[in-house]
Amino acid sequence: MVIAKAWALKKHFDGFPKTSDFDLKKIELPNLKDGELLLESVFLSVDPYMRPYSRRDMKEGDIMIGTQVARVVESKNPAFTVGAFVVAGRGWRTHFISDGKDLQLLPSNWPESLPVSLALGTVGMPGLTAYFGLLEVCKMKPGETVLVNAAAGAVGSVVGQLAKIGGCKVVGCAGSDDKVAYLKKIGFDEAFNYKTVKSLDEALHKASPDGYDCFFDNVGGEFASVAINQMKKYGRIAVCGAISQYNDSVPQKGPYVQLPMIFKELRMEGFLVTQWNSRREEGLQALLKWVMEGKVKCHEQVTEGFENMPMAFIGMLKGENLGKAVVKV
Ligand SMILES: NC(=O)C1=CN([C@@H]2O[C@H](COP(=O)(O)OP(=O)(O)OC[C@H]3O[C@@H](n4cnc5c(N)ncnc54)[C@H](OP(=O)(O)O)[C@@H]3O)[C@@H](O)[C@H]2O)C=CC1
Ligand SMILES: CCCCCCCCC/C=C/C=O
Repeated sequence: MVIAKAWALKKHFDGFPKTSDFDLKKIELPNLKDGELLLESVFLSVDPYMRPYSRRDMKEGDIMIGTQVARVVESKNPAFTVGAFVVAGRGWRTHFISDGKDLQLLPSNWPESLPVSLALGTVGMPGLTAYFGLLEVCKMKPGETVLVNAAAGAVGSVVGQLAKIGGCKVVGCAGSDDKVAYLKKIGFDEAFNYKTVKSLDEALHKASPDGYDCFFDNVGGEFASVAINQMKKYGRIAVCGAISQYNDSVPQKGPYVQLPMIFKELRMEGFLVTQWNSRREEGLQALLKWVMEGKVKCHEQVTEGFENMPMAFIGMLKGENLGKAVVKV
């Protein structure tokens, strides 16, 4: 008999999540029926969306939402062999049973040398967010200037590298000097620490005196309010995330976007990566190819131990991660 461990939401987050908001549960799993398989999580993802989605989709006592790379440990389903790796969306659990319908096998050409954890990051949902957000929302073109914030994170680091591949100039902002050094190492043309610059407005202007054609916004709030004034005429803003607002108990107030939107004739579009679920394979194959060619570099912030999931999640929200934050079970 297998006893799974799982993290539940004990108490809805009030402001910044605390470790006391989580509860570690033990769940006894039944024997497999025909068509079912038993899986163990090998890597679990901690993502910003878990913060706003917990309020929208969960009640207290529910297992935390999320995705994992899991290994098949027992199979009564001929489509899945023991040892195969899949991506699943079964929340913060060590083990689970599936009928296979909710599982995505890793691409069949996944190289043995490539860590499977990347299926939660650069060659997974965050990478796809960068890919479709840049191509379909920003509609970047060679020679343009792209601005991205939370640039050293899972999505932002891929945004910058794809924009370079696409022939753009890239400016990235991140919250520590180490992150800024990393951005320069992976090819960003300009990068600065938004926490230590005297004036964000001046820093953005210095990095690109002519302004920005594309702004891939992961942060929202005050940063976005300042950056919008540095857009070029007909610029495009991809509203990907608003992490600076996820922990607010009281909604932030303006400045408001209408005047620069009108006078610069901007386009601003919010999106969810799930919009392109039907093109997932296209995106994964493109990302996998660039990673294998060394054109897209990957960094992961790996926290060891399932018991440390809440800490890893809270740490990511505080900006402690460089690259994709994952937990190794
Ligand atoms: N629309 C969609 O479909 C998707 C949207 N997203 C969004 O993309 C964004 C990035 O996600 P992801 O790459 O997974 O996460 P990251 O790996 O970038 O981790 C989050 C980062 O956000 C930064 N951050 C935290 N708080 C603030 C703040 N108050 N102001 C500025 N930056 C802050 C921190 O970096 P720093 O040190 O630089 O502050 C932190 O490391 C999030 O907003 C997320 O919700 C992600 C996936 C899909
Ligand atoms: C339980 C798995 C849910 C996966 C959802 C992935 C969609 C992410 C969209 C992100 C939005 C903002 O961060």
